[in-house]
Amino acid sequence: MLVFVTPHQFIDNICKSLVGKVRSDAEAISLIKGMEVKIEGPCLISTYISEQLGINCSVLMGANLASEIAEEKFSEATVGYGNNREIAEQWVQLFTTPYFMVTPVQDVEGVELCGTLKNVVAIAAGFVDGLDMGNNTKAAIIRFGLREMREFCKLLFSSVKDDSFFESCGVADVITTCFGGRNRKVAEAFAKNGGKRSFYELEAEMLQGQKLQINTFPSSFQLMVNVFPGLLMAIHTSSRLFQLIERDS
Ligand SMILES: NC(=O)c1ccc[n+]([C@@H]2O[C@H](COP(=O)([O-])OP(=O)(O)OC[C@H]3O[C@@H](n4cnc5c(N)ncnc54)[C@H](O)[C@@H]3O)[C@@H](O)[C@H]2O)c1
Ligand SMILES: O=P(O)(O)OC[C@H](O)CO
Repeated sequence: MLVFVTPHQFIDNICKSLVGKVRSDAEAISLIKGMEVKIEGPCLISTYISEQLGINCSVLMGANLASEIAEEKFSEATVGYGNNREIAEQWVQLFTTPYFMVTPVQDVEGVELCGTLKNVVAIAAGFVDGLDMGNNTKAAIIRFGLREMREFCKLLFSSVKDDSFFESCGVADVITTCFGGRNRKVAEAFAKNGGKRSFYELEAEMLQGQKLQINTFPSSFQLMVNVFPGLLMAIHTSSRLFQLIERDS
């Protein structure tokens, strides 16, 4: 059983170093909340692992700030699996503890995309905090964000289930990320600095070696604007903000 949990930026090299060294009946699980963005379109990390290593890959996502889990504060998570319920049960057994409750859901794409797309919503929540726009606006961002996450998921995979958005991987992760996550924190600082300090600079200064879980390259930003128009439009200072971000990236 192989567990992948690194920032998504490293998955390419990690997979390349494993090619030819993994048994064909090995089972993988990805805890990585990110996505490979290629010219031909977005590629799920679980798909990438499966394709590179020729093995099945499930996912584990949820409202899981690592620092809180380390302190054994209660949280829950969602295992997204494909066809094999037995494998899902094995992952549930492996990860479950008295303070970590794991629920299996037969929807790899929906569960993984929730973990990925909530990072975009967290950036918007950080802008709201940095611009002192208040809790009502932040709640609106969370609601818009969740709704647009669902639309985008279904656009990519019609198989994605509505129920997945009510699991820990969905609404719960959006909430915890928009209040306690790194992406929110750096986006808040970006807005507070009026866009004068880049995401890269703030990431290096504020995250102690962690990586932002969103790609701020122009192509990815454009993808974000294209797929989340309503979410970004909901920030009323958007035009100024967009200019700052585009200039920054
Ligand atoms: N930190 C959290 O609260 C949390 C919670 C849930 C899910 N996740 C997800 O888990 C993933 C990893 O989390 P993180 O960003 O907090 O991890 P992290 O920054 O703690 O790093 C995780 C691992 O990546 C390794 N690493 C660092 N540089 C590397 C390199 N150049 N090549 C290969 N490996 C390298 C580190 O040695 C470490 O073992 C992310 O996708 C994140 O979204 C994180
Ligand atoms: O620090 P973030 O924003 O990547 O959030 C960490 C976890 O994904 C929260 O579930």
